[in-house]
Amino acid sequence: MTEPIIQFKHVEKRFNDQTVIPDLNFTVNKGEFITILGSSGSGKTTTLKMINGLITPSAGEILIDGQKLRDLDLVKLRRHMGYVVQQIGLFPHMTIGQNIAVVPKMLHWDKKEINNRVKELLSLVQLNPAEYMNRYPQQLSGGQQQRVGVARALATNPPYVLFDEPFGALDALTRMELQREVKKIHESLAEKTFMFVTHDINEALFLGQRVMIMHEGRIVQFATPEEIVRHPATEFVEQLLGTIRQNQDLWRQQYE
Ligand SMILES: Nc1ncnc2c1ncn2[C@@H]1O[C@H](COP(=O)(O)OP(=O)(O)OP(=O)(O)O)[C@@H](O)[C@H]1O
Repeated sequence: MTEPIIQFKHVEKRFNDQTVIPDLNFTVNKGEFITILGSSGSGKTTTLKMINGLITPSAGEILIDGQKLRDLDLVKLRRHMGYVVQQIGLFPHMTIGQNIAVVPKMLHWDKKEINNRVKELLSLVQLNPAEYMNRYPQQLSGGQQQRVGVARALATNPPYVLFDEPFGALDALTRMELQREVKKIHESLAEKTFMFVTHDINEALFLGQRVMIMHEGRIVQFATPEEIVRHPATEFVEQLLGTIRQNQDLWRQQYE
Protein backbone atom coordinates (compact mmCIF):
# COMPACT_ATOMS: atom_id res chain seq x y z
CA MET A 1 0.00 0.00 0.00
CA THR A 2 1.31 3.47 -0.78
CA GLU A 3 1.75 5.75 2.21
CA PRO A 4 2.51 9.44 1.56
CA ILE A 5 5.57 10.41 3.57
CA ILE A 6 6.81 13.68 2.03
CA GLN A 7 4.29 16.10 0.55
CA PHE A 8 4.85 19.51 -1.03
CA LYS A 9 1.72 21.65 -1.39
CA HIS A 10 2.04 24.84 -3.40
CA VAL A 11 5.56 25.39 -2.14
CA GLU A 12 7.20 28.59 -3.29
CA LYS A 13 10.76 29.76 -2.69
CA ARG A 14 12.06 33.26 -3.26
CA PHE A 15 15.58 34.45 -2.61
CA ASN A 16 15.42 38.22 -2.17
CA ASP A 17 13.16 39.26 -5.02
CA GLN A 18 13.97 36.28 -7.27
CA THR A 19 11.43 33.45 -7.38
CA VAL A 20 13.39 30.26 -7.94
CA ILE A 21 10.51 27.86 -7.21
CA PRO A 22 7.08 29.25 -8.08
CA ASP A 23 4.67 26.44 -7.14
CA LEU A 24 5.94 22.98 -6.30
CA ASN A 25 3.53 20.10 -5.69
CA PHE A 26 4.46 16.45 -5.25
CA THR A 27 4.06 13.41 -3.02
CA VAL A 28 6.69 10.82 -2.19
CA ASN A 29 5.59 7.50 -0.71
CA LYS A 30 7.22 5.57 2.09
CA GLY A 31 10.12 3.42 0.93
CA GLU A 32 10.51 5.01 -2.49
CA PHE A 33 13.85 5.77 -4.11
CA ILE A 34 13.34 9.11 -5.85
CA THR A 35 15.94 10.81 -8.01
CA ILE A 36 15.70 14.53 -8.74
CA LEU A 37 17.19 15.41 -12.10
CA GLY A 38 17.59 18.79 -13.76
CA SER A 39 20.00 21.27 -15.21
CA SER A 40 22.11 23.58 -13.09
CA GLY A 41 20.04 26.13 -11.19
CA SER A 42 16.74 24.29 -11.70
CA GLY A 43 16.07 24.15 -7.95
CA LYS A 44 17.09 20.58 -7.07
CA THR A 45 19.25 21.43 -4.04
CA THR A 46 16.76 24.05 -2.85
CA THR A 47 14.01 21.40 -2.96
CA LEU A 48 16.12 18.88 -1.04
CA LYS A 49 17.12 21.43 1.60
CA MET A 50 13.50 22.38 2.15
CA ILE A 51 12.84 18.74 3.13
CA ASN A 52 15.32 18.81 6.02
CA GLY A 53 14.57 22.38 6.96
CA LEU A 54 17.91 23.87 5.90
CA ILE A 55 15.90 26.19 3.64
CA THR A 56 12.49 27.55 4.65
CA PRO A 57 9.78 27.89 1.97
CA SER A 58 8.50 31.41 1.28
CA ALA A 59 4.94 30.06 0.94
CA GLY A 60 3.03 26.78 0.87
CA GLU A 61 3.19 23.72 3.09
CA ILE A 62 5.53 20.75 3.46
CA LEU A 63 4.21 17.68 5.27
CA ILE A 64 6.57 15.06 6.70
CA ASP A 65 4.76 11.88 7.64
CA GLY A 66 1.53 13.89 7.73
CA GLN A 67 2.87 16.62 10.03
CA LYS A 68 3.52 20.21 9.02
CA LEU A 69 7.27 20.66 8.80
CA ARG A 70 7.06 24.15 10.26
CA ASP A 71 5.59 22.68 13.48
CA LEU A 72 8.42 20.15 13.87
CA ASP A 73 11.57 20.48 15.96
CA LEU A 74 14.20 20.85 13.24
CA VAL A 75 17.02 19.33 15.29
CA LYS A 76 14.97 16.17 15.88
CA LEU A 77 13.81 16.14 12.26
CA ARG A 78 17.38 16.20 10.96
CA ARG A 79 18.33 13.29 13.17
CA HIS A 80 15.66 11.34 11.29
CA MET A 81 17.09 12.37 7.96
CA GLY A 82 20.47 11.14 6.82
CA TYR A 83 22.22 13.64 4.56
CA VAL A 84 25.00 12.83 2.10
CA VAL A 85 26.65 15.62 0.11
CA GLN A 86 29.53 15.85 -2.34
CA GLN A 87 31.92 17.51 0.11
CA ILE A 88 31.13 15.02 2.82
CA GLY A 89 33.04 16.93 5.46
CA LEU A 90 34.46 14.11 7.52
CA PHE A 91 36.26 15.47 10.57
CA PRO A 92 39.98 15.13 9.70
CA HIS A 93 41.15 14.65 13.29
CA MET A 94 38.70 11.82 13.97
CA THR A 95 39.03 8.21 12.86
CA ILE A 96 36.49 6.73 10.44
CA GLY A 97 34.81 4.96 13.35
CA GLN A 98 34.56 8.18 15.35
CA ASN A 99 33.20 10.04 12.34
CA ILE A 100 30.39 7.53 11.91
CA ALA A 101 29.67 7.61 15.64
CA VAL A 102 29.17 11.38 15.97
CA VAL A 103 25.36 11.41 16.13
CA PRO A 104 24.93 8.11 18.08
CA LYS A 105 27.33 9.61 20.66
CA MET A 106 25.31 12.79 20.83
CA LEU A 107 22.27 10.62 21.49
CA HIS A 108 24.17 8.89 24.33
CA TRP A 109 24.16 5.39 22.87
CA ASP A 110 26.36 3.12 24.95
CA LYS A 111 29.89 2.35 23.77
CA LYS A 112 29.29 -1.26 22.84
CA GLU A 113 26.19 -0.43 20.86
CA ILE A 114 28.06 2.31 18.96
CA ASN A 115 30.98 -0.01 18.27
CA ASN A 116 28.69 -2.70 16.87
CA ARG A 117 26.80 -0.20 14.77
CA VAL A 118 29.99 1.24 13.27
CA LYS A 119 31.17 -2.24 12.29
CA GLU A 120 27.78 -3.14 10.85
CA LEU A 121 27.66 0.07 8.77
CA LEU A 122 31.21 -0.27 7.45
CA SER A 123 30.38 -3.80 6.31
CA LEU A 124 27.18 -2.53 4.69
CA VAL A 125 29.18 -0.06 2.56
CA GLN A 126 31.76 -2.76 1.75
CA LEU A 127 34.64 -1.43 3.86
CA ASN A 128 36.30 -4.02 6.07
CA PRO A 129 35.79 -2.69 9.65
CA ALA A 130 39.08 -4.12 10.96
CA GLU A 131 40.98 -2.36 8.22
CA TYR A 132 39.19 1.00 8.07
CA MET A 133 37.69 1.79 11.47
CA ASN A 134 40.84 3.30 12.93
CA ARG A 135 42.09 5.07 9.83
CA TYR A 136 41.81 8.82 9.33
CA PRO A 137 39.84 10.35 6.42
CA GLN A 138 42.97 11.47 4.55
CA GLN A 139 44.08 7.82 4.43
CA LEU A 140 41.06 6.93 2.27
CA SER A 141 40.39 7.46 -1.45
CA GLY A 142 37.57 9.79 -2.54
CA GLY A 143 35.29 6.82 -3.25
CA GLN A 144 36.02 5.25 0.14
CA GLN A 145 35.32 8.57 1.85
CA GLN A 146 31.94 8.73 0.11
CA ARG A 147 31.21 5.21 1.38
CA VAL A 148 31.91 6.50 4.88
CA GLY A 149 29.59 9.43 4.15
CA VAL A 150 26.80 6.96 3.29
CA ALA A 151 27.54 4.90 6.42
CA ARG A 152 27.46 8.01 8.61
CA ALA A 153 24.13 9.11 7.13
CA LEU A 154 22.63 5.72 8.06
CA ALA A 155 24.12 5.65 11.59
CA THR A 156 20.93 6.19 13.57
CA ASN A 157 18.82 4.16 11.17
CA PRO A 158 16.88 7.17 9.82
CA PRO A 159 13.69 6.53 7.83
CA TYR A 160 14.78 9.15 5.23
CA VAL A 161 18.11 9.68 3.53
CA LEU A 162 18.79 12.73 1.36
CA PHE A 163 21.65 12.69 -1.15
CA ASP A 164 22.90 15.84 -2.89
CA GLU A 165 25.12 14.93 -5.85
CA PRO A 166 27.16 12.64 -3.59
CA PHE A 167 29.17 11.03 -6.38
CA GLY A 168 29.67 14.09 -8.57
CA ALA A 169 33.41 14.32 -8.00
CA LEU A 170 34.23 10.63 -8.50
CA ASP A 171 35.66 8.95 -11.57
CA ALA A 172 33.18 7.07 -13.75
CA LEU A 173 34.04 3.54 -12.56
CA THR A 174 34.01 4.35 -8.84
CA ARG A 175 30.79 6.23 -9.39
CA MET A 176 29.13 3.21 -11.01
CA GLU A 177 30.30 0.97 -8.22
CA LEU A 178 28.83 3.29 -5.60
CA GLN A 179 25.57 3.65 -7.51
CA ARG A 180 25.19 -0.14 -7.41
CA GLU A 181 25.98 -0.18 -3.68
CA VAL A 182 23.45 2.52 -2.86
CA LYS A 183 20.77 0.75 -4.89
CA LYS A 184 21.53 -2.50 -3.05
CA ILE A 185 21.46 -0.74 0.31
CA HIS A 186 18.05 0.74 -0.46
CA GLU A 187 16.74 -2.68 -1.45
CA SER A 188 18.15 -4.31 1.67
CA LEU A 189 16.81 -1.75 4.15
CA ALA A 190 13.05 -2.06 4.26
CA GLU A 191 10.91 1.05 3.94
CA LYS A 192 13.63 3.68 3.81
CA THR A 193 12.83 6.69 1.66
CA PHE A 194 15.76 7.93 -0.43
CA MET A 195 15.78 11.30 -2.23
CA PHE A 196 18.80 11.67 -4.51
CA VAL A 197 19.73 14.83 -6.44
CA THR A 198 21.81 14.46 -9.58
CA HIS A 199 22.34 16.18 -12.90
CA ASP A 200 23.41 12.91 -14.51
CA ILE A 201 20.56 11.37 -16.46
CA ASN A 202 22.11 7.87 -16.46
CA GLU A 203 22.42 7.99 -12.68
CA ALA A 204 18.86 9.29 -12.30
CA LEU A 205 17.34 6.59 -14.52
CA PHE A 206 19.43 3.80 -12.98
CA LEU A 207 18.73 4.64 -9.34
CA GLY A 208 15.27 6.15 -9.26
CA GLN A 209 12.12 4.09 -8.92
CA ARG A 210 10.60 7.41 -9.95
CA VAL A 211 12.49 10.33 -11.42
CA MET A 212 11.50 13.94 -10.77
CA ILE A 213 12.71 16.10 -13.63
CA MET A 214 13.00 19.80 -12.81
CA HIS A 215 13.43 22.75 -15.11
CA GLU A 216 13.48 26.37 -13.99
CA GLY A 217 11.97 25.62 -10.60
CA ARG A 218 9.15 23.46 -11.89
CA ILE A 219 8.58 19.72 -12.19
CA VAL A 220 8.28 18.89 -15.87
CA GLN A 221 7.85 15.14 -15.38
CA PHE A 222 7.67 12.86 -12.33
CA ALA A 223 7.44 9.25 -13.44
CA THR A 224 9.16 5.87 -13.60
CA PRO A 225 12.31 5.65 -15.75
CA GLU A 226 10.41 3.47 -18.22
CA GLU A 227 7.60 6.00 -18.58
CA ILE A 228 10.12 8.82 -19.07
CA VAL A 229 12.03 6.94 -21.75
CA ARG A 230 8.86 5.84 -23.55
CA HIS A 231 6.91 9.04 -23.17
CA PRO A 232 9.05 12.11 -22.48
CA ALA A 233 6.60 14.78 -21.32
CA THR A 234 8.30 17.85 -22.80
CA GLU A 235 10.92 18.91 -25.27
CA PHE A 236 13.32 19.51 -22.37
CA VAL A 237 12.98 15.85 -21.27
CA GLU A 238 13.53 14.76 -24.87
CA GLN A 239 16.67 16.87 -24.99
CA LEU A 240 17.93 15.24 -21.79
CA LEU A 241 17.33 11.79 -23.24
CA GLY A 242 18.99 12.99 -26.43
CA THR A 243 22.23 13.61 -24.52
CA ILE A 244 22.53 9.86 -23.86
CA ARG A 245 22.26 9.13 -27.56
CA GLN A 246 24.65 11.95 -28.44
CA ASN A 247 27.27 10.54 -26.10
CA GLN A 248 26.90 7.10 -27.62
CA ASP A 249 27.17 8.57 -31.13
CA LEU A 250 30.26 10.57 -30.23
CA TRP A 251 31.92 7.50 -28.87
CA ARG A 252 31.04 5.41 -31.91
CA GLN A 253 32.21 8.06 -34.38
CA GLN A 254 35.54 8.24 -32.62
CA TYR A 255 36.29 4.55 -32.93
CA GLU A 256 34.58 3.44 -36.11
N1 LIG B 1 21.00 31.25 -0.74
C1 LIG B 1 20.66 31.67 -1.95
N2 LIG B 1 20.51 32.99 -2.21
C2 LIG B 1 20.14 33.43 -3.43
N3 LIG B 1 19.87 32.61 -4.48
C3 LIG B 1 20.00 31.29 -4.28
C4 LIG B 1 20.40 30.74 -3.02
N4 LIG B 1 20.43 29.39 -3.12
C5 LIG B 1 20.08 29.10 -4.39
N5 LIG B 1 19.83 30.24 -5.09
C6 LIG B 1 19.39 30.31 -6.50
O1 LIG B 1 18.29 29.44 -6.65
C7 LIG B 1 18.32 28.77 -7.92
C8 LIG B 1 18.23 27.27 -7.69
O2 LIG B 1 19.44 26.83 -7.04
P1 LIG B 1 19.70 25.30 -6.66
O3 LIG B 1 20.99 25.25 -5.94
O4 LIG B 1 18.49 24.77 -5.99
O5 LIG B 1 19.83 24.65 -8.10
P2 LIG B 1 20.30 23.18 -8.49
O6 LIG B 1 19.30 22.67 -9.45
O7 LIG B 1 20.59 22.38 -7.30
O8 LIG B 1 21.65 23.52 -9.28
P3 LIG B 1 23.07 22.76 -9.35
O9 LIG B 1 22.86 21.50 -10.13
O10 LIG B 1 23.94 23.73 -10.11
O11 LIG B 1 23.54 22.54 -7.95
C9 LIG B 1 19.59 29.25 -8.60
O12 LIG B 1 19.26 30.26 -9.51
C10 LIG B 1 20.44 29.79 -7.46
O13 LIG B 1 21.27 30.83 -7.91
